[in-house]
Amino acid sequence: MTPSLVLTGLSAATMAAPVGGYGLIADAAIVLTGDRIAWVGPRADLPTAQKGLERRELGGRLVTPALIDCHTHIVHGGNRAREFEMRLEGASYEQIARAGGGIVSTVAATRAASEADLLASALPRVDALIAQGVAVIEVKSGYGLDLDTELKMLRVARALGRLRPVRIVTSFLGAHAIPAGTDADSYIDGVCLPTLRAAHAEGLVDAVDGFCEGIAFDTAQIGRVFEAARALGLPVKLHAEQLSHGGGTALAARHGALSADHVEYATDADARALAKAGTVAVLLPGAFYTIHETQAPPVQAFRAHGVPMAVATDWNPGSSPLGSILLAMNMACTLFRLTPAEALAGTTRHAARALGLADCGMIAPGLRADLAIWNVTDPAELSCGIGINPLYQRIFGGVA
Ligand SMILES: O=C(O)CC[C@@H]1NC(=O)NC1=O
Ligand SMILES: [Fe+3]
Repeated sequence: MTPSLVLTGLSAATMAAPVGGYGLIADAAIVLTGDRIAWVGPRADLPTAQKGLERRELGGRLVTPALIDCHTHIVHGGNRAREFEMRLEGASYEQIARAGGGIVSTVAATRAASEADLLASALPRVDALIAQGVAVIEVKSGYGLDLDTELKMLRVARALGRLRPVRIVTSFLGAHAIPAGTDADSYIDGVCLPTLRAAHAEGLVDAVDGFCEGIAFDTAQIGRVFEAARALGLPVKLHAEQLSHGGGTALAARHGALSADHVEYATDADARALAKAGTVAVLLPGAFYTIHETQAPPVQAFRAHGVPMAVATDWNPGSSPLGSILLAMNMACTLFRLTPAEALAGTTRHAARALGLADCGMIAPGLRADLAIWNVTDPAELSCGIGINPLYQRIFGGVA
């Protein structure tokens, strides 16, 4: 008989609410059976059959779904602290990129690192997110830009999920930057697509991503990557409209992408297209903040057209060295004017949707027993704090 556990003395932000709400149940109880949620509701309504099971009294604490960081680059070599200084000396993100800095400088460090080095440097990043109540982390490739290193990155990503109590979802991001010595079209056709096929054959790819931007790839080139993903039966997502409007968001919608990410320069028409396609807008306030961007994503248009908004760290060594999902929530509220309820939906229900996961992101019967128990009573405290981590305990797959 699978062991069961009854949690009582809590308020539950189930996130199984209509748009904009917490789905809050005051004085609630939650029944876990194995790695699944069996029941959630007011403690007074707890089914009598559950009353004899092991109970855990939580002293009135808030319980949410465990958090999901749906956009990270946490596998990488080296650091970009020098660029941080350059930016403070006035160089723009694009100027740094065109001067050989940016993504391609991390590519050199990642190519030089061994698989063991990359694993050793990524594990503390996973541990930091787990300590904030995270149960699912999306990890992208994209700092190899050659077959061996892209495969190395994705193997490390898979190893993270074997070595820690966390679910890792991988995205192939071979179309992240144009390596030195080639052009975009030759790279896409000669390296990126063959590498995608090799990575997929090895079971390393859960989704396919790209960087559609003036300093990276255009819609035609990304379109070829998306067609190859479709041929392999893989979902797609896209870094789109981060620094300018280039048509990436509309392209993502046309391909039924899981998500369009950054989207600072998306338009009302793009928001309509995302809504029609059911594509999630992933907001990445850490990059907006780090590169001193001034154009915020069209949050009001996303609301008006019913586009689900997710929030993630974009944890990477350059544009968003942000290791806190909770601070990302705070930034999404403070910089993009999301409500705290939208920010929490952005790291639970909508983040799950951005990864194509249907078994998590809410507290509801049948979903995974991945929960976060907080030393707070009001869900808004999770977004209000700046650099504060009020996690009391994380339950992963029914195990504390
Ligand atoms: O700066 C980096 O290393 C990655 C930045 C990250 N990748 C991308 O396409 N946009 C970003 O912000
Ligand atoms: Fe990114």
